[in-house]
Amino acid sequence: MPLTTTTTPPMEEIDLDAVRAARVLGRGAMGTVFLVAGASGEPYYALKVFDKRRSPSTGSGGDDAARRARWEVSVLSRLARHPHLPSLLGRAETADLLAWALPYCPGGDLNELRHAQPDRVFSPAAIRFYAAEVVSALAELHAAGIAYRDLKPENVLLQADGHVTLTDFDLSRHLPPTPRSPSTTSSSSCSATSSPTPQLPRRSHGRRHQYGAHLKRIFKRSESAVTASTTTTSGQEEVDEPRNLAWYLNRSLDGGGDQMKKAKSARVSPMDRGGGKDLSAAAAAGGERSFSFVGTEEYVAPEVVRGEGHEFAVDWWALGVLVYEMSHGRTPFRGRNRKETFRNVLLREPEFSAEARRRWPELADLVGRLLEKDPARRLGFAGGADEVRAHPFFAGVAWDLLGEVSRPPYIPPPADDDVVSCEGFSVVEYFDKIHQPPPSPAEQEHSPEEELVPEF
Ligand SMILES: Nc1ncnc2c1ncn2[C@@H]1O[C@H](COP(=O)(O)OP(=O)(O)OP(=O)(O)O)[C@@H](O)[C@H]1O
Repeated sequence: MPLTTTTTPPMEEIDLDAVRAARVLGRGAMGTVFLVAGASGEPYYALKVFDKRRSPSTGSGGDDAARRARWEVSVLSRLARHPHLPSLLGRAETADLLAWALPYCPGGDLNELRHAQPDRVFSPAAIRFYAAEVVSALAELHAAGIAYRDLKPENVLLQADGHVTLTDFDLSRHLPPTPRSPSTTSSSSCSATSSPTPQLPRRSHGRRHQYGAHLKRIFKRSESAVTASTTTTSGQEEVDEPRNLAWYLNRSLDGGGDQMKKAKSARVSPMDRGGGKDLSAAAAAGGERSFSFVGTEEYVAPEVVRGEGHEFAVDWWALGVLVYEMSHGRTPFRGRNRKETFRNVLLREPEFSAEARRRWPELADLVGRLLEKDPARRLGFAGGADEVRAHPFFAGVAWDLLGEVSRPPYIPPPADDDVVSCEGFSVVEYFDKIHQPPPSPAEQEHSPEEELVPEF
């Protein structure tokens, strides 16, 4: 089912002054995500907040980040209810903040879950389950003309019932349908996520919640996505721009590497914007493709590295990397540095041990067909999601019933009691404190900010 406004659940206008967060769930290049209790105490929801006052030096800030934040809200507001895509529960905007509420996913992400496995790999059955749910989500997005472009395990979150949902749509792109339009036979007949819809504090009510400060257990995500500025062939407002590999590698020699060293992992690389106007003619000539350099280093498709036009097939490439990483405990093209990673993406074939080929022939075949360097020959290019679903690795998957599987491989434990009982802190004050001038040395000893801003 395509994304339509008719099936979108009613979206609430949130009273941001009334919101009290229990804790920070995570931070990304674009925003800080808070855990917030619904107006009636339960259930929780996740509130992603973009700080308009951030300076360009604090991340991929500035106008482009603001545009990406708005784009994410706009994509989310058009998503139909789907078991593996988030529903936009509400939004709020003040002079300083843009915030939007999403269902809370208490199980962390697939990257954390993989690291908790013996040998840091999933069983083939678990891989099939998670990959099938991701295929189902991508099918829905592609059917609506949305290329996701940021598939990686960190963006696959686990809902309370163990089913997955994609997050982080700021790098997604609307692409016009192609003659071989992606499948519309998505799994939208599955029941919607089992999480009840939380009641949000509405703007007019202004009721404050009684939650005390509980500011531990923070994930530091020092990663941000590779992105540059504007060019599109689809006519939508854009935030990124074509790059070629030579340009990109030069940048990394000039200091992009410093930022990389600070990052927790080399899988994502921050990149600032500007330039690239020389490629807009190519973009204009490209018809239905996007020419942006966008994605996550170890997950970017060869056509993106080459600066060629790309489209939905980049998501099928990323699915191949994801399945490989879930089964091998590492991504297939990672090099010692960005340059080597990109060279591997362009030239190297994924390696499978003899044992892996013997034990999981269908998995190896699926990965090989998804990691086809030529996008036109890649699984999913010609036949869309249906072609991917039909691969023997997914034999036996009941696609229309996926969201109803009652025993996913992992069910997150119930919410902590300490979170449930805490009074919380004001999200608005949290950001106000960040922008206060630094305290004098005397004040610093007892800074109220220390009470409010959690440690990393
Ligand atoms: N619905 C959710 N439930 C629970 N945790 C969440 C939810 N959404 C986001 N998070 C947490 O917050 C972190 C940051 O969220 P997200 O990736 O959406 O932010 P971002 O700024 O767009 O990141 P990126 O740097 O990848 O662009 C996630 O890694 C995850 O840990």
